[in-house]
Amino acid sequence: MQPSGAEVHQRIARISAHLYPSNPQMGDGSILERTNCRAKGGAAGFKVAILGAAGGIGQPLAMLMKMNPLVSVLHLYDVVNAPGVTADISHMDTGAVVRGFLGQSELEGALTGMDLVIIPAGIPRKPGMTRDDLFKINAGIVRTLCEGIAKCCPNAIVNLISNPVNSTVPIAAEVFKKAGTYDPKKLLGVTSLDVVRANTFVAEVLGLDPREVEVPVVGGHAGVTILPLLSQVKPPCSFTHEETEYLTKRIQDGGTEVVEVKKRGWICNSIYGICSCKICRCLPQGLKRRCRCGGLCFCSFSGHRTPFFCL
Ligand SMILES: NC(=O)c1ccc[n+]([C@@H]2O[C@H](COP(=O)([O-])OP(=O)(O)OC[C@H]3O[C@@H](n4cnc5c(N)ncnc54)[C@H](O)[C@@H]3O)[C@@H](O)[C@H]2O)c1
Ligand SMILES: O=C(O)C[C@H](O)C(=O)O
Repeated sequence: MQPSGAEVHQRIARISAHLYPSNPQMGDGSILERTNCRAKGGAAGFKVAILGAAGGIGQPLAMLMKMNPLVSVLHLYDVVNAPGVTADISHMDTGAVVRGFLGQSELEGALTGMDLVIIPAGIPRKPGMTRDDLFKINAGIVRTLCEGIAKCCPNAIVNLISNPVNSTVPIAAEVFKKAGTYDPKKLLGVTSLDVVRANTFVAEVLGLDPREVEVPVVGGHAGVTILPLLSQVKPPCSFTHEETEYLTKRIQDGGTEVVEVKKRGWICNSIYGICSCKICRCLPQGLKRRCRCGGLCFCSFSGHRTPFFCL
């Protein structure tokens, strides 16, 4: 039986409210009406929030979470571009219901009821920087986000990706201790990349498929704190002194290798170009493009939000 016009409108409102709970009118009612689609939701599964979902890590992570059959609800939060990323990811034909949240005023909505919060929010390294150089800006970002978690979903598992992970995890721990919600079993720094790299580089040396190799890596996520246990590799094997030196250094410096090759510039966070900060006056290196954002960027180096020049 065909749904009545009123039923269709109710469905459209429900879908828009799912996608954009703080701003339901963002949903494209006309398209939904024409295609007569039905809202999903309510399935059992994990409720997951990604904070920093519009970034270089956040976007592919959002896609992976949307593909995960264990996830029933996926909240995508960022201070920029969250609606666009949400619309894009929500078109994937998998079960999780996707909702977008933009800016600090929508943080509580993004966090309430979540089982797992994954945090890749913050600035990434530029060539020549160490992860510690990110501390000043990312520590503040992580602290604010964790205060939100302590308030809105104190029992959630928290995965911290934002660097320097060796420091952002202790910051999160202190925030949770202060709020009385700290559970060491539920706060994790994400260092799987070190394991992935170790498996790949060791497999290259051994001439094996990386999927057959398991290298335990312990410690932290920066330089010498990344400790690959090359004596414990599976399948059992041995390395020459030179191989051990090469592998240890390559695994420990894997992130720097990528940062140097990617050569990320001083990115205008409103997508199109590169801006300079009106407060600190820092200028982008290797400026090539004009920013078309109309002057509403924030400086991804200093973290200053307003006002900014777009060159
Ligand atoms: N642990 C790891 O293995 C690992 C791997 C890669 C990157 N990282 C770290 O992850 C972080 C993100 O890297 P990226 O390449 O995605 O950077 P990016 O600049 O592409 O994305 C970061 C995102 O965070 C958002 N953001 C900034 N402030 C925010 C706030 N207060 N609340 C919510 N979102 C905010 C930005 O708008 C942006 O969309 C960096 O610190 C990077 O060093 C860690
Ligand atoms: O190295 C970085 O700055 C990003 C990340 O921690 C990585 O290891 O790739």
